[in-house]
Amino acid sequence: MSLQQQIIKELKVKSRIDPQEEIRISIDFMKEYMKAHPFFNGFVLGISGGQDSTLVGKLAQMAVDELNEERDVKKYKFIAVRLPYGVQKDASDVDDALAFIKPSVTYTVDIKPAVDASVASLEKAGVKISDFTKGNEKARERMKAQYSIAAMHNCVVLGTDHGAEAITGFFTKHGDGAADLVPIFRLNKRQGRMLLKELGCPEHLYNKIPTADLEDARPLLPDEVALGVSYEDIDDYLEGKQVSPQAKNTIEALYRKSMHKRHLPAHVFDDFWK
Ligand SMILES: NC(=O)c1ccc[n+]([C@@H]2O[C@H](COP(=O)([O-])OP(=O)(O)OC[C@H]3O[C@@H](n4cnc5c(N)ncnc54)[C@H](O)[C@@H]3O)[C@@H](O)[C@H]2O)c1
Ligand SMILES: Nc1ncnc2c1ncn2[C@@H]1O[C@H](COP(=O)(O)O)[C@@H](O)[C@H]1O
Ligand SMILES: O=P(O)(O)OP(=O)(O)O
Ligand SMILES: [Mg+2]
Repeated sequence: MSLQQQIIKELKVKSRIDPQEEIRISIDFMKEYMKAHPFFNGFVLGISGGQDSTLVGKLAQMAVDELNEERDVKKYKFIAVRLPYGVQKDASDVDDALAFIKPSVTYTVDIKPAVDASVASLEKAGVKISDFTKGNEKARERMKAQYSIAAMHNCVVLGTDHGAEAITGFFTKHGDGAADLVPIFRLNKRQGRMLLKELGCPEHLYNKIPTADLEDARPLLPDEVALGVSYEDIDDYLEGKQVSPQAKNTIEALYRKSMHKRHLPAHVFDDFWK
């Protein structure tokens, strides 16, 4: 089996999807999880104004609406969280995403004071961190806030990891990579777009240039610039198509380098890293 075939099998990406079917799979997964854990009241997710959190947020809201209606209760909620670092350049996209999702509850937590305090404490200890590493601190601070909100509402934290991020390891370890449920794991980037289109999402949100927006010096830096490969190539690769030798090398190098992010911490019985 080629490495491409092994990766597709591991990440469970289909070469073709029926968007309606995939919408139902994700919603039913979240509903079943709630039914199996009656202690929980719903879901928490940071809404960035990007494609992935718009999709997962919409699916989560649909799941809690269906649960409340089917059980004739008002127990279940989806909590959307705005998590700007000070002022967010694309804040109007967050407004639009929230208008589309219509979350049960919305919070805004400015992560700037906490991130800046952490950077200052490290500096006081003699550790000066780079803008890139500070970016990863932002992602971890966002996840910390989401877990605190989830704990106070008896909710679980959703993640937006999907095939195109999982294969490249394009997420911060224990930051946006840390979550309880990942409802769109198995889809690639273009399949996520197809679901949003099917759900009637405003076009400018599902066609938005993907960005982690983590660096102070390079706001809204496109993921594709940071990665050195396009999502079109990553998606084609994940659908089993042939891509250029250069794209293939970049994707497979990113996959190998990020192996540790797709596993629990290594112990003496593990050999995935060898
Ligand atoms: N502007 C941006 O777009 C921007 C800015 C910052 C980060 N990012 C992205 O966020 C992601 C996170 O960055 P990152 O991966 O450098 O940081 P990370 O913190 O997610 O992962 C790096 C850490 O993982 C651990 N690690 C690394 N290799 C390991 C191995 N082989 N075995 C066990 N542990 C290992 C180490 O603790 C290391 O510090 C990346 O995809 C990055 O490109 C994007
Ligand atoms: N500014 C943000 N506000 C709320 N939530 C955010 C923000 N930036 C990122 N997030 C969350 O993190 C994931 C991953 O983002 P990437 O763009 O893929 O790095 C995103 O889906 C939000 O849930
Ligand atoms: O995770 P999001 O919502 O920020 O989407 P994208 O990765 O496209 O920026
Ligand atoms: Mg983003």
